[in-house]
Amino acid sequence: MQVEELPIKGVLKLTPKIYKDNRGLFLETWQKKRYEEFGVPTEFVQDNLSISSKNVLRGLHFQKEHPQGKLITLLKGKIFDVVVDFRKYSPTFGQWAGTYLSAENFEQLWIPPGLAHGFLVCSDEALFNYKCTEYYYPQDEKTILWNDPTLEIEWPLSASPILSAKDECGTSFEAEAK
Ligand SMILES: Cc1cn([C@H]2C[C@H](O)[C@@H](COP(=O)(O)OP(=O)(O)O[C@H]3O[C@H](C)C(=O)[C@H](O)[C@H]3O)O2)c(=O)[nH]c1=O
Repeated sequence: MQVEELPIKGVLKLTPKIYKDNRGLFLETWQKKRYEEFGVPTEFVQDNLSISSKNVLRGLHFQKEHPQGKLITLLKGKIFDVVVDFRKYSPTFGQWAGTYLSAENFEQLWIPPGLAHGFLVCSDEALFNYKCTEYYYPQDEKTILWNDPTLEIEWPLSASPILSAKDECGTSFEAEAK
């Protein structure tokens, strides 16, 4: 398995080992001991599945009082994934980082608790599973505007993004970072 840390502390891009033969392929998408050795905790309480079409942009979301760590695994297509560091004492507080994740090699991203998360779909469709370290608390969820002028996230847009009503009217980074 290949592992690289993104410029935001603790965010890991992982490429699992894929076993191919004349029948198809097999891979382990999570294994407690191995992932723990790379700094991915073992306590997951919820699995999510997200399917979106091209140009859909979801986020940036995070839970403030019940922060969720997320282990994303791309199962179909390609996304540009973005995280923003809201951890007050992190050396990368207030910074963003982005990376492409492709299902070609079932690429994964580990996002520690305390970061806002969003993604833009670059393929016709993207499908991914993600494991969460905390339950969903809708009343605790914050939405940061995807085009916040302070963050200046460089989304690889090829058209206007398709957004939910909630994501159309997110709050500013500065307002949420107080
Ligand atoms: C996240 C979530 C949503 N829902 C329900 C609530 C809504 O009725 C429906 C769609 O929710 P939402 O529009 O918030 O879904 P996304 O825009 O994909 O939100 C996610 O997108 C960003 C990128 C994330 O990283 C978070 O996991 C999450 O915030 O699913 C649930 O029942 N459980 C859940 O854990």
